[in-house]
Amino acid sequence: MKIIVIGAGAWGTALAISAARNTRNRHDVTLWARNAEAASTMNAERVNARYLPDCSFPAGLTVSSAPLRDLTRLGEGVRAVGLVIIATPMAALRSILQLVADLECPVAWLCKGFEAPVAEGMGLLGHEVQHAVAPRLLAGVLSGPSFAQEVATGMPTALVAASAHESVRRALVDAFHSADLRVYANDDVVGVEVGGAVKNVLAIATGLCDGLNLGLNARAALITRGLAEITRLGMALGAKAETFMGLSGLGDLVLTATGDLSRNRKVGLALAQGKTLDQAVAELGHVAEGVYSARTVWQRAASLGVAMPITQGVVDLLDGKLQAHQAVMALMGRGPAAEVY
Ligand SMILES: NC(=O)C1=CN([C@@H]2O[C@H](COP(=O)(O)OP(=O)(O)OC[C@H]3O[C@@H](n4cnc5c(N)ncnc54)[C@H](O)[C@@H]3O)[C@@H](O)[C@H]2O)C=CC1
Ligand SMILES: O=C(CO)COP(=O)(O)O
Repeated sequence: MKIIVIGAGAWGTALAISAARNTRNRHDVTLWARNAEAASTMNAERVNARYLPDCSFPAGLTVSSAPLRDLTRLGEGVRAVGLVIIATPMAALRSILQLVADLECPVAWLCKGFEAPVAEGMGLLGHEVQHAVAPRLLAGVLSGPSFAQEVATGMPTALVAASAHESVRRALVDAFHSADLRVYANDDVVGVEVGGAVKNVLAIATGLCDGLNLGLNARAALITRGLAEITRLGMALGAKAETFMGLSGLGDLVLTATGDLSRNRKVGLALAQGKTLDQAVAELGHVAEGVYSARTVWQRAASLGVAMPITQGVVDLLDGKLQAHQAVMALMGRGPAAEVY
């Protein structure tokens, strides 16, 4: 299959490497970088030195920086292109979807977040953005617990490919299912997207909790009640409850909340050390989607009458309305409640 991966950050590069290395199905992979100099350096050095310095490129992976408008031209040869992957941060999803809106091959994104609100509206999930700007696309999303570094080095990983279209789920499985990467199919796009977006906010909370040395009990409580928040919001948006017991729910929440490779968790740890949000984000050098999605998650929950007290605490902290210890007191100071989802 010919696969085009748009966005040469950590995750796009890792999946491009993984697909090009796949011995179950042979692929011809183009990794698209917007910076021409970076693309030519990567091609020459056969490594993405900025984002994945220890993972050399296999044969079958080429880096391109052809002008973005050429993507539509690639679309004319649609029979040759089997799958397009959008591997940018959520903030760029809309503009890339507009460019690929006429493609006939499956298009899937990897972004985990809500788009920042436009004007007076509320921020959207990826599939909502796609419905607005590229409604005819055969679209899907690839998600699940997966640190880029581990996938790039071939460590065992399981992902979920979600789409309403069977052909998109199959293309994603054909592209990425391999000896070290299992790809499960799921038709609950809403659930998979909510799980991937909200776990980032909760990983900021657990990073903060661990940075403040609040203990393992507190971390387990945050993860469990965080999963309840994800499930409540997801179901209010039309997801299936069982999706949240799966890879993009429980799986990704546990990974991101506890794994020190998580950028969102690192933001929480940095805030616990007394750093400002700007300092924490600047030190990362990568996107931490929870920082940009937290307010929208809370707004959407509020508009649906869904209680999300942990998310609310993270928002108040990011907005500078509460100090870390005040956010903890606000959570622990609430009255008794039944254990419901
Ligand atoms: N890194 C990881 O382990 C995983 C990341 N993700 C998600 O994947 C998305 C991307 O994350 P990373 O690759 O880790 O981010 P990153 O911060 O490592 O890289 C982002 C890349 O996107 C590029 N980019 C930004 N705007 C662009 C545009 N308009 N056109 C083309 N390229 C653009 C940047 O130049 C950069 O190369 C995020 O939504 C993240 O939550 C999902 C699973 C795992
Ligand atoms: O989505 C991820 C793991 O599944 C990566 O999480 P971070 O963006 O917090 O690093």
